[in-house]
Amino acid sequence: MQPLRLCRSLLFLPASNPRAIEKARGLPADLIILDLEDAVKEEDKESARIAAVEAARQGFGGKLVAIRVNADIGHHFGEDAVAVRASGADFVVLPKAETAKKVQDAASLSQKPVLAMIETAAGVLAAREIAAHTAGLIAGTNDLSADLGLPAGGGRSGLVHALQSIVLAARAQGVAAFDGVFNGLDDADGMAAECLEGRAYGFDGKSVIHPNQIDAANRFFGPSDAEIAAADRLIAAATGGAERHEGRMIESMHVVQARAVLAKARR
Ligand SMILES: CC(C)(COP(=O)(O)OP(=O)(O)OC[C@H]1O[C@@H](n2cnc3c(N)ncnc32)[C@H](O)[C@@H]1OP(=O)(O)O)[C@@H](O)C(=O)NCCC(=O)NCCSC(=O)C[C@H](O)C(=O)O
Ligand SMILES: [Mg+2]
Repeated sequence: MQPLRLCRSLLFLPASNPRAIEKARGLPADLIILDLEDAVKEEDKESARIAAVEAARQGFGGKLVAIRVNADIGHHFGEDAVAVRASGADFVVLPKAETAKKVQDAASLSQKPVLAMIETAAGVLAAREIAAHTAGLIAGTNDLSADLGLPAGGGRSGLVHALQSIVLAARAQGVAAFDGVFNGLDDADGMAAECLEGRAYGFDGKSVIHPNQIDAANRFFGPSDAEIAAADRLIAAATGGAERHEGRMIESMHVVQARAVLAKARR
């Protein structure tokens, strides 16, 4: 399985915040995303770019690292993407992706695999073509809610079609799919519910914005002990073709699913 598909938690932090960068080095997130876009004030854009490159050069204790560039062509995007090339980042994150061409530009300027954020209606409709040029897709649920005109605080029912389209597009191209952020900073129950929902939609992991959200993402997107034990039993029992196992029919695709559970558990 592609290593990126084993990531459960993607921690965003503003590259303009040295304290958060330092803190992230000791946090159990699977992928660190140093943000140059919406989390960074306009006057801090250039110093944040320098800080992101340096932070990625120093690394995060072996964790995967990405830098999210600004989206606007000709205004930060080019300089950000070229800076990522010289950094030690594993990926470049392209926000507000709407065309395969923009993804190719990000890849060519940064010389890094792209994680494209789908966060507009146009992005959702082009997700399949976009995914073909990426290592994975990330749902940008705040921007998407705004772009779709959804009422603030109205839950995610208006996003369901878009979220499932993102997972479908990623799977059709064989790349990773990550759910968006949960904005409630002190709402553990809400975070847990959204993790369960995202997992049920088929996402590989979830974007998080605060240290206190990482454990929930890791727990809900990592297989439970019961799932691991069930996968072990299924693989041991399967002999090929349709057969009865623990009161259910299983076939070869269930063995593939069980192996994926064990691969994620090993990670
Ligand atoms: C949201 C925050 C601004 C909240 O900040 P604050 O209230 O100051 O946090 P705390 O005091 O509770 O922080 C406690 C300690 O944890 C550290 N911290 C906080 N957040 C992070 C983080 N993301 N990574 C690493 N460390 C973090 C603090 O430094 C404190 O440490 P200590 O000093 O030791 O006590 C803040 O959490 C934050 O900035 N979060 C990230 C925001 C961000 O990156 N946003 C951009 C990506 S999300 C997005 O854009 C969505 C998408 O595009 C869409 O459209 O949906
Ligand atoms: Mg966004």
